[in-house]
Amino acid sequence: MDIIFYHPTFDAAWWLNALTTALPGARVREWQPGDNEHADYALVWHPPVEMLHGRELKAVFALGAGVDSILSKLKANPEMLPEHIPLFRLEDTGMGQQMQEYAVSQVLHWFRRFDDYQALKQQARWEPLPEYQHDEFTIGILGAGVLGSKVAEALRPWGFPLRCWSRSRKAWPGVESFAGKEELPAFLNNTRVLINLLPNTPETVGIINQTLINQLADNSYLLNLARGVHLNEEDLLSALESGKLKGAMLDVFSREPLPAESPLWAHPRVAMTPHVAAVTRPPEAVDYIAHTIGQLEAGNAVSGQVDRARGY
Ligand SMILES: NC(=O)C1=CN([C@@H]2O[C@H](COP(=O)(O)OP(=O)(O)OC[C@H]3O[C@@H](n4cnc5c(N)ncnc54)[C@H](OP(=O)(O)O)[C@@H]3O)[C@@H](O)[C@H]2O)C=CC1
Ligand SMILES: O=C(O)C(=O)CO
Repeated sequence: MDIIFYHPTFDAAWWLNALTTALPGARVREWQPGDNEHADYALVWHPPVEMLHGRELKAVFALGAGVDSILSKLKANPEMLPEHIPLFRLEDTGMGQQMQEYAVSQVLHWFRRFDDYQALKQQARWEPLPEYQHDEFTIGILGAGVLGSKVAEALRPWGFPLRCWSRSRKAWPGVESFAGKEELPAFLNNTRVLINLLPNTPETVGIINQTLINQLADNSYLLNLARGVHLNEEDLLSALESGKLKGAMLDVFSREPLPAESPLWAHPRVAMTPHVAAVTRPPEAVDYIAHTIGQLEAGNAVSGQVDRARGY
């Protein structure tokens, strides 16, 4: 079996070695421009079109959870990956725990008013504030997939009312499920903390805009862990200005790296991280890919295949 690997920043030597160990007998090579030799599987992140173009692969694995960048490249170059070649993505492989850590720590930060206390500290003010109550801190998770479900699971023990929004209905203990566009207003009504874990698709681009934010509870909070294009950054700034939103924590941005002139950098009620909410954990990713290839070779059904028509 021949496997080609391409990632713009990962340590290819480590991956080649780990994959060879996990798949004894496989010949794994780093793809280089001009390499048109046979391959059965391709492992990629932001691949050049010429790497995949014209190959009769058994499958392609995206080395991340989101496949928006590869799907948008495919839209412009459909011949890069014909429909009959399945595209897989990483399901969890350690990202679920990272999202749990991020979401729980930020929700508790807001709930315990550490943002307010930090502002008071800057004015050298010693001032105990009224406590927030759990029942006024409804948490709404946009996107109830692999990562949204992990985040809901980690928040459950803390006693906040929890709800999620997805295309299909979920039956999770302790989480109210809202499904489809028609139930979005009910999901937003009274949501105090909005956590975004949607994929980037034509239906979800720009979804967090003024209309959506206006339906949240007053003094609400936004945690964007998914993609920058989901959020209209101008509308976010207006909502912070009007007081509708009390704070935002952003991991992803419409342009990355965030340009130096962005007003988000200096905004006192915007916290941010540079797209690190959940990164690919190589050992877990190799285990998942090796297991999936083994199942495919044996003709068994596997999960993680991207539905290209759906866009995720
Ligand atoms: N910031 C970071 O570091 C990282 C960000 N991400 C981002 O997180 C995203 C989510 O990942 P993951 O949980 O694995 O993805 P999944 O595909 O498992 O879950 C996507 C969820 O979104 C729902 N959804 C999709 N489209 C719509 C729609 N139009 N209306 C309502 N719900 C919709 C799906 O509904 P249904 O269940 O009905 O299908 C599903 O519940 C990734 O696409 C990626 O962009 C991922 C990793 C790291
Ligand atoms: O896996 C993804 O989709 C990511 O955004 C990784 O940071």
